[in-house]
Amino acid sequence: MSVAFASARPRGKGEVTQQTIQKMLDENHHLIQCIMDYQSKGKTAECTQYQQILHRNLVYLATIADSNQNMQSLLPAPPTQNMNLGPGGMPQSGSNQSIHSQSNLSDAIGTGLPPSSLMQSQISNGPNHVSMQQSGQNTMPTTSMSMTVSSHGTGPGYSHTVPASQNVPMQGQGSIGNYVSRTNINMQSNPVSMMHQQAATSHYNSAQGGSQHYQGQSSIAMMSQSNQGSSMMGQRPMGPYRPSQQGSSQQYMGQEEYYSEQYSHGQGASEPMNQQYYPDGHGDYAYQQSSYTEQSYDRSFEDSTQHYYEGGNSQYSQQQAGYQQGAAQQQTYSQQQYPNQQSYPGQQQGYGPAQGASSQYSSYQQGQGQQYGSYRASQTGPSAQQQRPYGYEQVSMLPPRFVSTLTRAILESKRPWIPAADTLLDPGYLFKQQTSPRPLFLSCAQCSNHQEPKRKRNLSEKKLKRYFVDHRRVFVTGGSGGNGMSCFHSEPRKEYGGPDGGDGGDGGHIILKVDRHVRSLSSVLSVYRGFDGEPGGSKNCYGRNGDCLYIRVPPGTLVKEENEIVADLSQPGDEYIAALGGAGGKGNRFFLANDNRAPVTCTPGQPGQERVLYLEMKTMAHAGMVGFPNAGKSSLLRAISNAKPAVASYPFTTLNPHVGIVHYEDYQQVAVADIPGIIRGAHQNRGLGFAFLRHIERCRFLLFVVDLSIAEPWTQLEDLKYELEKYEEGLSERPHAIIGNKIDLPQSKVNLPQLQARLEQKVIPLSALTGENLEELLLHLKELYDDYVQIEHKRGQEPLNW
Ligand SMILES: Nc1nc2c(ncn2[C@@H]2O[C@H](COP(=O)(O)OP(=O)(O)OP(=O)(O)O)[C@@H](O)[C@H]2O)c(=O)[nH]1
Ligand SMILES: [Mg+2]
Repeated sequence: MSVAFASARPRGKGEVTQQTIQKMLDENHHLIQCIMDYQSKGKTAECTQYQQILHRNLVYLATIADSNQNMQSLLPAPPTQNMNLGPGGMPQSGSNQSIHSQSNLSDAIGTGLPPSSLMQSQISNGPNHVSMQQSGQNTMPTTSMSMTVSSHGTGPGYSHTVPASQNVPMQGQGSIGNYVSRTNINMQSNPVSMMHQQAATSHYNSAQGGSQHYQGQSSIAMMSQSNQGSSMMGQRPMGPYRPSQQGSSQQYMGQEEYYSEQYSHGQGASEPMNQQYYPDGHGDYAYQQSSYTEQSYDRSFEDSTQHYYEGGNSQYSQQQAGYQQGAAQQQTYSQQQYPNQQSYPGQQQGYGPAQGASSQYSSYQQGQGQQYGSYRASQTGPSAQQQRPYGYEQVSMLPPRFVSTLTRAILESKRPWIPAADTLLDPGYLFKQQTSPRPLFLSCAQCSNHQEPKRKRNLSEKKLKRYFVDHRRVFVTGGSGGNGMSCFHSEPRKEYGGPDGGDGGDGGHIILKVDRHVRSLSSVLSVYRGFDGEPGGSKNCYGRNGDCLYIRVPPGTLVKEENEIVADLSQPGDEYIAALGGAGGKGNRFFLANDNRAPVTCTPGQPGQERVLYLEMKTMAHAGMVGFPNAGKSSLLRAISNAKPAVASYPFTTLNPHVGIVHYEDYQQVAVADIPGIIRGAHQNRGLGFAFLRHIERCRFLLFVVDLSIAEPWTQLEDLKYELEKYEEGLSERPHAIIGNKIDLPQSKVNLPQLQARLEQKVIPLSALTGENLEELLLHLKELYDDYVQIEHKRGQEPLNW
């Protein structure tokens, strides 16, 4: 719906005719329909544009009416008495009916003359539709038009009390006063109203007139705050607001009640708000802070006490000294800036039944504040920035009661405000705390302790579990002891029951324990801290001791501290206390003595022991296979046990030791370890070195695996023994068996006699690949094991069991 509205306003004051006014009214009617249409379609931009045009027209109409004494003659013919539709025959909603009923009621109360003219109907009803359906900028003209109806209805009330001093304050209300004056102009334009015979100031010369305006304002306030629309005004009974005033008392009925609900919290001391409203040439009202206490009022439009400015050069000022409602007015602005803060203690003074016009203006200002606040809410452009509520600088200028405790604390702290972590979790936090500086997020110190390390630890565990770890540096710290408690027993009739502070619990130890199911140190972490003991409590309650923290290690774990062996955990179930927990503190009950019946002394818990240990695992197996790479060690282990080490045709396939269990019929189990291959010069760190020889260091007997397919296989045996001697002297002299593998190959059968001829010990020829002669190996292995068991029994020790 695109409608081009050509301004029907005459450019000169002398051009104002009834036709031009009628044209403007029709245009306004069309505008209202367009606004409603755009509202239903959700086109806010177009809606705002047409609202601005409508606003200009209304302002101009009001200006004409305010300045023209013969406005009545210029107005079109009044509609019929039963006209209840808005301009253009808009459907009458319930709220409009309320307004009309009030309007008609006012007419009945007043002169009984025909209802308001088309202009009044248009202004009063049409914009009301808009305002009820949308908030913000529409509210302003709506409000003003609603006041028109009320003013018109209470026309006779103006003839009673007319304090001249009220002209100034009403005029001094800036742009808000524009709308009020328009309302009055409408009253003047009403041929049945008595106000039209007066000057433009007449409608403000009556306190009742002001109060009638307040009624309109209150309706707007209701619309803006309670969203109940203008129907509330009609539904609310208008009780006598000022008993001394007649004629309009019915209009004021309920107003006090309303304000009691809306502003019954009272107003405090006046606080300068330093705000002015500037209507620009486009109907937008900019908001600007300025000195408020001393504001001037410019008269630039004839003798009217109300000044209407369409151009952007106009400025509406407020003269607070003209009326004694500075507090009320400031309250108004505060209200519109902080709509959520409605706690104004002491505000009731403006609504007492015996108060004068000033109190009415007070309430009027509040209504305007509500109205204008909602009006500004929909503004865009530069004024919208100034409308930003709770600006940091604005907040700092506000009185304390308008600033929340939290915001005040932030302002006074002068430091970047770091919100709490749980606050940051609130998704609406950043939106709510726009006044605070840019939120600084926490340094994640706590998060790193609880989340990220945990994630890293899990990754490290997974990573470490992929590899065989046979040595580990561990930093262990025992748990700290709990603090002792210092307190005294007290109960009725036994106030001095003596000290009853309990001791703190001892910290937990860190214990290394051999688990036969653990095959490596991969599950051992680098840092351990024991569980702390709980502090002592009252009533002689001792703190709970910290639990012991067990670290599972594989059999054959050697514990070293500063290159000294402190523990050799070879048997399953062996334990070693790696770090002692701290002793718990003593409660004051512990210090009870004959010479001190009320000790207050209590001791803190002791910290746990800290140690740096080196764990070294040496594979605990009965037999260890030693051979050159590709000799077939892994293949042999696979052949005689259930172990599944990797087998490949390239050297150094095996990088970590593997242990396989050979089961015999008598349920004896012989553990056989497969270690990486050893080459000549391994002691010089050639190949994989010989560090892995530690894993055969604990083996009770050895299995030398020789590849018979290679020429001069005896050289392999010599080199192996040489390297073992380099690693540990006498290691090659342990009980052992010589295995000639790959006997299935033809070359092996040639080399086997040569090897056997050079050795005194019998060589066991076999084929791990084909399984040839494996029985001989198993029998010999069993003999070696039996010898080992006998030796252990002779030593009085239990043989290693798997
Ligand atoms: N023909 C034949 N080939 C064998 C025999 N035993 C092992 N092999 C082959 O020799 C190659 C090496 O076997 P592995 O078991 O990996 O030898 P390894 O001693 O474990 O080698 P590393 O792990 O590198 O020390 C593989 O290709 C096996 O198939 C056998 O008895 N006969
Ligand atoms: Mg291997």
